[in-house]
Amino acid sequence: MKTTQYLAEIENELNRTIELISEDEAEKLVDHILKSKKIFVAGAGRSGFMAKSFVMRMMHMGLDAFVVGETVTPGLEKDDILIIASGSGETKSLVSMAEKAKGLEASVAVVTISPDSTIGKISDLAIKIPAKPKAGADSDYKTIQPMGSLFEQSLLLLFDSIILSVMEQKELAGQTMFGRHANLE
Ligand SMILES: O=C([C@H](O)CO)[C@H](O)[C@H](O)COP(=O)(O)O
Repeated sequence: MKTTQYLAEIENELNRTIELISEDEAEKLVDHILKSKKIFVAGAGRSGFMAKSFVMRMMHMGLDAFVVGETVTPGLEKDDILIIASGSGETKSLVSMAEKAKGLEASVAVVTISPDSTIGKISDLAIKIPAKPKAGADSDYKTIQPMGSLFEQSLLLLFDSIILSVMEQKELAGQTMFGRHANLE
């Protein structure tokens, strides 16, 4: 298969996956973001890269958003939300983080393939991305891509659509956001 044919197949997979994401779940996450004082996002590996992209755009919108684990990230408090990006919902460091956040009485949301996972059960809100798990050979969701790639790509697109919804509610324009972009690049 040619590389551009792979590209077209990835696009098909993304279309099939994204149309199964619940509008209700996505809107609940938008509402939680708007009402939270600070927003913390965590993820491991490639899911963590998508989490960082999401936090960057929230920073551009002027929200108090942080990547968990960075040296300059402050402490989580009661009126804050921790958003975890985890396909499996079982990544050990993220399970501990979710438990700690619940202990601090913060809200916990997870974007995951498995709302029935350990993190899914701890969370106040789970947004399901129906995709093949990174370690599963068999799945109801077919993909030609390795491991959790389909989940991780869908995660980035879901996060970018959440950004658009928050921009709309806050009546923010892209140009205003660019004013907050790093200028020491
Ligand atoms: O980096 C990852 C891997 O390449 C899977 O495609 C995962 O994002 C990482 O292992 C974290 O896993 P999840 O918490 O299950 O997303």
